[in-house]
Amino acid sequence: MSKLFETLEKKLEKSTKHIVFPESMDERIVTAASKLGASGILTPVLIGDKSAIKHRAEEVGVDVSSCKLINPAEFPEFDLMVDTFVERRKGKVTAREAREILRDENYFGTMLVYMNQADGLVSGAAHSTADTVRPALQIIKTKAGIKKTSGVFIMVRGEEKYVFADCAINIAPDSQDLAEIAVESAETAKLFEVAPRIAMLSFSTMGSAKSAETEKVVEAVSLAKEKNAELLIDGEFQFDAAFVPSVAAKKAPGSVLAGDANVFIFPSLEAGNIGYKIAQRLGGFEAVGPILQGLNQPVNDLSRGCSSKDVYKLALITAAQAE
Ligand SMILES: CC(C)(COP(=O)(O)OP(=O)(O)OC[C@H]1O[C@@H](n2cnc3c(N)ncnc32)[C@H](O)[C@@H]1OP(=O)(O)O)[C@@H](O)C(=O)NCCC(=O)NCCS
Ligand SMILES: CC(=O)OP(=O)(O)O
Repeated sequence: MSKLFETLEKKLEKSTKHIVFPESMDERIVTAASKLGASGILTPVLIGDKSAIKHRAEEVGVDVSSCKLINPAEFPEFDLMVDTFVERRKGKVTAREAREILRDENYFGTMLVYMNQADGLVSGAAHSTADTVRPALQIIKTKAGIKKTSGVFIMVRGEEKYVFADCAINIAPDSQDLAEIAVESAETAKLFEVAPRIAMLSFSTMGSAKSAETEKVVEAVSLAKEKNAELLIDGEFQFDAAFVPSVAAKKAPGSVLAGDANVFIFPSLEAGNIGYKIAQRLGGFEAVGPILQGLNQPVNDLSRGCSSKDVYKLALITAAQAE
């Protein structure tokens, strides 16, 4: 395990966070939950029929006795949960619809967090991102002053750490969205002890091409600076100009951070999602996330291609966000 996650484990040693895992039948989830529970770093809350969860754990060969198990069908506060959900959705669902919706484990788990019966949630090993995050967007919602949540990956290889965003949520961000993603990603980077040097990525460097797509990124740089004058941010950059000093010297001489960026903001979800998977699968980086930023309480997604180690690490991050 890299130093980053050892540090997080240490930080959480005295914490008592409860993290919900709605996908209790998934081998990677029960394996990670068993390890987390046994370590005492946090209490995993597994959702589903209790004997089915224990049976699944036996099949996988792990012990879930240190996890909390909650069966929605026997949940004593289900009526209160229905009323709370109807109130939160403000006229968008009836009580009858709410009862149906809350049978979904992601909605149920997200409501446990909203009702402060847990501190955060990790899901998405067996669900698409849309099905994982929609309950959070509808129930947890974004913090005051934040328009949109976005999904960050912390990319780790040995002691190298980079932040990539948005790789998960906003399909076609406009310049305002990109500026907000940059500002939020700088804050998220600090959670991982990365002093943010933000590159706004494009297929063009400092005007080498001109199009609506490149103009969007240039405008996002100005808007981000307006939001936070302290930010170390520049662009538009191609990835090589943002990352490789010799290329930066040719393409972006005089830029404050070209060739030395560590937070990379992609111009679209296509670029971000494809980019992180290439770094992960060809570049040998661990990709932990997507970590959702800007929400009122921590809810994080997994890739369906995740390993149990990824689940373990994302749970540590979720608990740290809840601190
Ligand atoms: C995130 C996503 C599921 C939202 O889509 P959706 O559910 O159709 O969104 P809607 O426009 O119907 O909005 C649903 C609710 O979420 C909110 N919402 C939507 N996008 C949001 C965002 N980025 N941030 C915060 N809230 C958001 C809406 O305001 C709405 O809230 P309300 O019901 O209280 O009014 C969609 O943008 C998506 O599929 N993104 C790509 C996910 C993906 O596949 N990523 C690649 C793999 S990681
Ligand atoms: C983050 C991501 O790409 O998720 P998935 O691989 O499940 O689509």
